[in-house]
Amino acid sequence: MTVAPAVPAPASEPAPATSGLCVRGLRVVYPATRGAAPLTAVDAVDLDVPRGQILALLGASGSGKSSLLRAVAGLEDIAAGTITWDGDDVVPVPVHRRGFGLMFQDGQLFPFRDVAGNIAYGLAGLPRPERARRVEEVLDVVGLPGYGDRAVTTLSGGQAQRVVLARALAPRPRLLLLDEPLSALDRALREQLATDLRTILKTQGTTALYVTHDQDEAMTVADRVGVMASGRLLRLDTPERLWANPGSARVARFLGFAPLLDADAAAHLGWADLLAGRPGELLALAPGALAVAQGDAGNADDGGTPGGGPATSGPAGYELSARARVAAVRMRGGRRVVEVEIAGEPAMAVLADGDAEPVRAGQEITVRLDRRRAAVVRA
Ligand SMILES: Nc1ncnc2c1ncn2[C@@H]1O[C@H](COP(=O)(O)OP(=O)(O)OP(=O)(O)O)[C@@H](O)[C@H]1O
Repeated sequence: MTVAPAVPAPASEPAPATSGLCVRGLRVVYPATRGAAPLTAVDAVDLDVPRGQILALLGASGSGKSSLLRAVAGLEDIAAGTITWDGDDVVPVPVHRRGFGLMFQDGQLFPFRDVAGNIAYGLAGLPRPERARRVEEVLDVVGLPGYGDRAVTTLSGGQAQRVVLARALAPRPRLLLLDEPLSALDRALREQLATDLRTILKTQGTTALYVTHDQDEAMTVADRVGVMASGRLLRLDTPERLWANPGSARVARFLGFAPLLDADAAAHLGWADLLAGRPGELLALAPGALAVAQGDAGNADDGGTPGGGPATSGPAGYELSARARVAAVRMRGGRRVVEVEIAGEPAMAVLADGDAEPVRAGQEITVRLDRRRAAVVRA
């Protein structure tokens, strides 16, 4: 088992896609207002969403995700770049002729129409019987069979967003654009709906661009995730590859890797070989990379030599050990998590199952590292 070196992480697409959505060199600039300079919200972004794929754009508030999505929809003018579908330029095509569906955080159903009336809204061109059949069909797809006659004001938040999804899917858009579609819902509902959304989009073969600031949601829903900051696409890859190789310190920090250790800190812990002296690189520890060594809990200063074979053993996969000081002990998801200080940096270490005696703040303990959850990233 080795830690992969920080390979140049793909932040953009290599060759233009031949099918589906292809965005190249996209820039969105908001004009100067009241003395403020013009603002570049999207800067030189390349991305593809091949047919049938779901791509999520993930980033902090203000990183430019919505501006990018709105530019693809045709709701924002672009300052530079190209947007094509199956190779055809869509930039001159008006919003309603692009064949793209939209779903927003607050779907804004028409309160004076029932569920069926809301869904049928986008199907005006179809004959009445066909429209009714399609409404039934998409209600089935979103898990609300027979809800057509319900007044939308009687729906729960989760049901309402399912109706919004049904309405967006009904005209069979060639691309579905979703902007924070679940963020108005509470956490449990969001998790359930994220899983359902993926199943629905995949079984329908829907091509989708999905904007969210929630990394769990992005990784649950999407085939590939693009991480944005300051208008730029920093990294674009499958969830698995993003976790294995965040590429840069910025992406690693955004994903929750901590700490990021430089060569001196890694050497101090006896983990110098993991960085192999590569200049300008850091060792980034993913959540769950550290575990409290078994037998060490409640038993201070009794084992562990930096980098070597300690007196205690860790759970399978956790091979390398180091000494750490306990800062605090917390409960998370029904398990005890230990906040430690390692090489002067804060980090979290999980307690192995069966460690009955909790450690205490201030204690010196041995932590073990699962090197599969450590990545080398550019500083
Ligand atoms: N209509 C506008 N006019 C001027 N500036 C804007 C406009 N819309 C967005 N911006 C600015 O552009 C930048 C990117 O905003 P955008 O909404 O695209 O980010 P975001 O990542 O989607 O954020 P959020 O998650 O908060 O919606 C921000 O600095 C924002 O203030």
